[in-house]
Amino acid sequence: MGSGVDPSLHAACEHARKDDERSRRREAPRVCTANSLARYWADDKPYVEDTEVVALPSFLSAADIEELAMAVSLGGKARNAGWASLSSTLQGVPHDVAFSDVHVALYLHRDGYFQTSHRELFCKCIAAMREQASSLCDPKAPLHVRCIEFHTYAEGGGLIEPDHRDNGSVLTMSALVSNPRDTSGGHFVTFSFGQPVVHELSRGDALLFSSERLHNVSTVAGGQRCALVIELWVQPTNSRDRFS
Ligand SMILES: O=C(O)CCC(=O)C(=O)O
Ligand SMILES: [Fe+2]
Repeated sequence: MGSGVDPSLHAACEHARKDDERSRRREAPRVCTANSLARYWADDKPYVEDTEVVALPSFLSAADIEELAMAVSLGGKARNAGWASLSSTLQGVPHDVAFSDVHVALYLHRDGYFQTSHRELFCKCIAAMREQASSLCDPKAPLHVRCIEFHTYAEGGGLIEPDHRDNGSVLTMSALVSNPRDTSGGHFVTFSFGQPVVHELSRGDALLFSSERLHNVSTVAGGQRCALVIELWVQPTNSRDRFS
C-alpha cells in the first residue's frame, strides 16, 4: 500500500494489487458488460484500469452547490430509510438508503426530480460527462441516467470494500460538495497498476471515470463528506433507485 493511504483501505489496496497482477497475466476478467453485470474478457477494449480518470476542477460553482443543498433539503424533504441505528449526526439528512450507520444517500433522480426541477444543473452535469468522456466510451452511444445520488458520510463512514466498481454503468461522475477543510479523511481513491491513487479534491471538483474502474472512499475521520454521484448506463432511465 502506498504511503499516505488510509489504513482502512488496506484490504481494498491488496485486492487491487492482486487483481491488477492477475489481469495483466490474463488470469482474471478485465471488462464488464453494461447489460448483464457479468465480467468477461474483451480483446478489443482497453483494460478498464488503464482508462483515464478525468479531473474536472471547479466543476460545481458556489451557486451550483447552493442549488444542490436546496435540492436535497426540499426535494428530499422528510425522506428517511428508517435505519434504526443511524448515527445521530445523519438523523436530519434526507436519504433513501443507508449503506451503514454513517453513510446515506438520497436518490435525486427519483420521479425525475433533479432532471425537471434542476434542469439547468442537470444538463450541465450530463453535458460535461458526455463531452469529457471521449476517451472512455463512444461519444455517440446513447446513455441514460442510472442514478443521481447525494451521498453523506459521517465520521466513520467510507466506501472501503475491496473490488468496489459501479458494475452495469458506463460512466460515473463524483463531485465533491463538502469543503475538504472541514473533513478529515474521506478521500476518493482509484488505482493505477494496482497502486492506490489518492485524489486531493477541492470543493466543487469532480472526477469522471469508467464506472467499472475500481474506486473507494477512505474512512471519514472527522466532519462529514458530501458528494454528488451520477451514473449513466445504456439501459432506460431509472426513476426510483439504482435498479428501477
Ligand atoms: O461518494 C463517492 O464519491 C462515490 C460513491 C460511490 O462510488 C458509490 O456509491 O458507488
Ligand atoms: Fe461507486
